Amino acid sequence: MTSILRHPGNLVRLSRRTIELASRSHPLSRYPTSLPRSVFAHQRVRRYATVEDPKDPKDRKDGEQTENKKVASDANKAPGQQTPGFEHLYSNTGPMSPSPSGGKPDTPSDLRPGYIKLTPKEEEQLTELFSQIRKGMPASMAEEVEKSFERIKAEGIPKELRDAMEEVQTSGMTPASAAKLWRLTTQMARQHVKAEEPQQKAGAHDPGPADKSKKGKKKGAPEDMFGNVKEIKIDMGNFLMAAFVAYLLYRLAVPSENSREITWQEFRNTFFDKGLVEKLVVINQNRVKVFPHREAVAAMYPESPAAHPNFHYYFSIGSVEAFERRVDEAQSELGIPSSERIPISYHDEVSWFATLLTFGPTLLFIGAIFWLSRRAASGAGGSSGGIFGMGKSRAKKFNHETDIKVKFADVAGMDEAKAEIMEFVSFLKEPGVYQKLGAKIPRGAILSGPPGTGKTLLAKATAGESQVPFFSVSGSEFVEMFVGVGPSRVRDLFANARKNTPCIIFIDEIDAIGKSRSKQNFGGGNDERESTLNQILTEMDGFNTSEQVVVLAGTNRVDVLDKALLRPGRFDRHISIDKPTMDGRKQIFAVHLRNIVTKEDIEHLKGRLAALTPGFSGADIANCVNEAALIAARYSAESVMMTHFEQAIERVIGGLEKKSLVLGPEEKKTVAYHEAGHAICGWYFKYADPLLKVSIIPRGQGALGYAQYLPSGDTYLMSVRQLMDRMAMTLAGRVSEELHFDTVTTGASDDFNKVTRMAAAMVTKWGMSSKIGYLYYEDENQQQLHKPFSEETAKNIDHEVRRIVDEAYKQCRTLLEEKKKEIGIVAEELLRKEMLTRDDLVRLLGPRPFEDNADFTKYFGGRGDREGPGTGIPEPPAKPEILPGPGSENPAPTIMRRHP
Ligand SMILES: Nc1ncnc2c1ncn2[C@@H]1O[C@H](COP(=O)(O)OP(=O)(O)OP(=O)(O)O)[C@@H](O)[C@H]1O
Repeated sequence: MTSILRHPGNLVRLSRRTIELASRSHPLSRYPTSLPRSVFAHQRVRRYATVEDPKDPKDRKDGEQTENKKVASDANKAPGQQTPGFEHLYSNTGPMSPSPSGGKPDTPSDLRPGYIKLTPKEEEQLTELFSQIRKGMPASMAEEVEKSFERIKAEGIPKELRDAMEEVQTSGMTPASAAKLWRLTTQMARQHVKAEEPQQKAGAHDPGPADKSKKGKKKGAPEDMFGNVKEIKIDMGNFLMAAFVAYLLYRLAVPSENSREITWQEFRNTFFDKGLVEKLVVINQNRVKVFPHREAVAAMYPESPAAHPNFHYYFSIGSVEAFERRVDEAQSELGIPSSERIPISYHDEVSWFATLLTFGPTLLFIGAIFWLSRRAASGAGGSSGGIFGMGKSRAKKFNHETDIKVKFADVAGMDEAKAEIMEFVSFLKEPGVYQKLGAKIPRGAILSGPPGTGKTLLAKATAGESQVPFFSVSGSEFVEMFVGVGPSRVRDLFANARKNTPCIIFIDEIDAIGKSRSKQNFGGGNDERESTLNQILTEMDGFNTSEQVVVLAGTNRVDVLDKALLRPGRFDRHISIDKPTMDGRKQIFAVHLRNIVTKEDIEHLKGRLAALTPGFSGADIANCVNEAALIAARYSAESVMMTHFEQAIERVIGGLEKKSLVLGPEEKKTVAYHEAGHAICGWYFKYADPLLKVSIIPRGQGALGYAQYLPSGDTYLMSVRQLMDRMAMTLAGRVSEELHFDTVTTGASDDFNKVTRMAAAMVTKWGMSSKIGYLYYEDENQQQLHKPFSEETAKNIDHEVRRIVDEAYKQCRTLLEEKKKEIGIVAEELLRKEMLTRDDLVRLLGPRPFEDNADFTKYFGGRGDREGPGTGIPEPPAKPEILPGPGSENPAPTIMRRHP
């Protein structure tokens, strides 16, 4: 297609007359001898390019004979030969040499009417371009496109198309010309395929029935691009071919590079001195665009990009004045009369880049908003979830074969819950048994209970046992900042589940979305959460009774759930999982001890550990066992021993020992007497819990010392006597301080808190005050708008609480005054050893005067010597516990706290 770039008719040739004119008007003596002859000649080209007869090179040579040798040799250069040093301004293929194809396409006799064949050079370019493009295409597509290209090579292109290309070349690419190019190339592609069609029909073997029906369709509506399979193929071919051909044409017509920087010297030597400059445009006072005489350049350097209409050179200038002066001087040097001087115009152009930079932040901001709204829209856009997948469910799918290895044997201490849920397993495994009796399949179950009690574990075990896929998702994952995402995710989750039946969906922390709608509306509603909940209700209703999708949900707050969620037909079963009992803890310890290397007697170990851990959840137990193994590893022990377990338990509850906290002797003494007071009360009150350890080693959370009592098993009821003994024991620290020191300290505030709460509960909840009677009042901290009792009752409550605490105080003081000597013995021993065990107390005080409970005797009675055998590790101090609320079945370890 090089011919397109060339315009032989307009070729500018130097005429003899031009040269003569030049030499006559500017005597040679005025120019330095080194000035090339062509300077004059080409300068005239600029002036007379369209009027001079450019044809006769012979004339030109004759005219040059009067010039000196150097000038003559320059002028004799063949057109297109570069000025030495400036070859890079021209194309690599020797722009001065004539085009190999001679610029005209071949015109074979067998061409279609209106078609022109491509020149060999164009064919070469086409092949090269295609070889580059095909690298990024799938093989089948490349094959198709190659076929089309081969056809173009063989048949040429329509004449109209070539004209359109020439138009692009001369006046640049405009929207109109682009549309024309596209239309013509598409038309051409269409004709190719049509021409191919008869061949295919002839060569095709008998099509199958499906093919026949397609063909029939084609016949009926040959022009219908929607109903016709063949037509669709044509369009694909059209599209590809048209796209590539249009691209090719564009690249041929418009060089990829449309400007290039040059220096002033290059400008002068290559263009200015040769008279090839048509005009100069000063842009923004710092850059000059050089517009060459296209025709003249094309004639001299056919391969030069400067011959393209959209191409220009440019160079930078320091100042406009200097530039003008330079141009003037240069023109004067060349003797160009003022009437023929190169026009210089001035333009201010706004750089796109600078504009972009200015508006960049704004555009970015708009873009971000657009993107976010697209995300939101796609999130809300139904179950497909849109391109960003916002509406897609985040549920993790566990494959029963690979992921879920949990079995019911791994879930310990919740036999009733297991029995309940077992039914779901048999339903998923053998639905027929139920269906044949007309039983409807339960839709789901809510597992409720305190954190870490094994709700998720139970749900996983259900999936593991029934060997079905398990979708696990947390309630909070439905909640997003975008409206509509929640319901969309619910839809997606259930749609996925239905595709994978039989399966189990487990929604953990369902209270995040399933809160009672009336409750959450207090102080402003939450429509998004409500509609998510509604969607869940709808989906659960929508289950076909034979659909084997079971929905299990876990929550710690079953009391806040919406009643609609809990009605039969949705979550039919309520399985409440409590913290494990003594027996449950034993079983859970047994499960987690399976992987632990220990030489302890497992039966005894798990019993003792279970006795030491009342109120622990399954997760706490798992954590303790793991901590014990870590502690053993820290001491490089070969197996995990009892002492490691006990340290682990204390660490889990009470935090680390604070070795850095050093108490002064006076403070230490106060702590020792305070703790000794607790220990003595625990020892001599019948209903108090038996003391396990007492310590004055500071620990985490500001505890300076504490006494730990072993719970008398899992107690679910407490008598007034038990409560009074426990309160008296709790006050013993302060009473002991009063008895042994001139002043008292702040260390007992924690004890007072517990005692007050216990006494208040006795009065307001447990009906243990004759003055208040059998009434129940909510806790004050539950933010009630009105107190549910009168001022008079409030006074009476205060009075009764005070009376009960006073009574406990009296009880305590009576005992401690009696046992003042024993307190001294224990406190001094404590100051010496810092920590005393039950055995120490037996040694110092004699056996406890009351019978201990069975568990205690079994695991601690005769075997206290088991603690820390041969490890050299000191017996870990007792554990502080989180303050139990009134009525808690756990004993209240007394903690002497630092003053904040
Ligand atoms: N009954 C149990 N038997 C054995 N291990 C248990 C038991 N309960 C809890 N665990 C241990 O505790 C870990 C945490 O339990 P899980 O995640 O099931 O608690 P959860 O009740 O779902 O807690 P949350 O309410 O906080 O989600 C389990 O991985 C398991 O190791």
